Amino acid sequence: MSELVTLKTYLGTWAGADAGRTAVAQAVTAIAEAGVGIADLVARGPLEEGLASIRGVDPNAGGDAQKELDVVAEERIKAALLPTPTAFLASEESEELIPLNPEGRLVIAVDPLDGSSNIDTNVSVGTIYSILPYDPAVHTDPVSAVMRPGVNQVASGFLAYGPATILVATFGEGTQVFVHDRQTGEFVLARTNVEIPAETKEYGVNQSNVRHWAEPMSTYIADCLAGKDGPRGKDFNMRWVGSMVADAFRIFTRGGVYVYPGDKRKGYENGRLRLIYEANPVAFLTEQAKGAATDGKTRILDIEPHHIHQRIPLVFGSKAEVEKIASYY
Ligand SMILES: O=P(O)(O)OC[C@H]1O[C@](O)(COP(=O)(O)O)[C@@H](O)[C@@H]1O
Ligand SMILES: [Mg+2]
Ligand SMILES: [Mg+2]
Repeated sequence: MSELVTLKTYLGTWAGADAGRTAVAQAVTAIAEAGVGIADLVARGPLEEGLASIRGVDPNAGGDAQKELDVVAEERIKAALLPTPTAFLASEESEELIPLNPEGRLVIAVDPLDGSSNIDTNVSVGTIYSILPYDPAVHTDPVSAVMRPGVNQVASGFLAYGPATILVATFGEGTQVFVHDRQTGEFVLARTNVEIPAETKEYGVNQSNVRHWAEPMSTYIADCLAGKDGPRGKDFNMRWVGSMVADAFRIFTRGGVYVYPGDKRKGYENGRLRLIYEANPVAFLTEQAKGAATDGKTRILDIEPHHIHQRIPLVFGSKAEVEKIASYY
């Protein structure tokens, strides 16, 4: 059995004596620890009554109804980040940036609870984070530290609260998979420098929206459905969990594509996923794993944001398949 590498060891080696990297390591350690607490809550299922209940009447910044666990998860992450060098937190569940540490040199964007429609169905949910540098001299308006193309991220990752509590993380040197060991309480490195297979025969999409899609997407999906006798010359499988972190982890494990296109429904013109704290972090992880991530045709990490909660059509996963989808546009 090779020497087990814990998240602590991995981060210590990566950060070394570099102050900026040490700040990132502290923030990721804090998020991972908060994630273990959220996983414990989720594991109590109905015993923790009300987690799936709609909290209050105001939808969140993205216009989605807020679930109790959305808000509890944000509170846990905020509390965990307070002692770290994080200046501001942008969260799906808060309209404005949340100020944390005035001396901080990082800004973090977070989807505290991803997969909210699955909270009471015992299906994996998760947390997604994106970390960018913050320099008060440059970012006189702190929002500008977050409102930058995703290529500016220094780290990103997601936790998936499933049968295992998984952390998929990149620090710009490949994408790593850690698993939380309930016996020791440590996150242990389980897969190093993950590579998403370039080709796939599996796609993920919410097919009930097919009548709302623009022609390129409906033609692409129709061609997949046509199977080996159709234009693709191969049969496809379909998987759609309803929690992006769960679909993403499957893709990091065996390849595939995740597709959430813009559609004709009001509010869904730019799809459902948010650029800053869902698409950007997953796009960074995907590219670090030799995959690709676009809005259908444009690289996600190059997209200039115009609003913290803006939605973006999202296609990510196996590189050749993402490129194939772009050829339909
Ligand atoms: O319910 P739909 O329309 O299929 O959308 C499912 C997608 O919406 C999301 O739940 C959006 O994320 P939130 O749950 O954080 O709002 C993704 O995790 C998931 O892939
Ligand atoms: Mg989400
Ligand atoms: Mg969410």
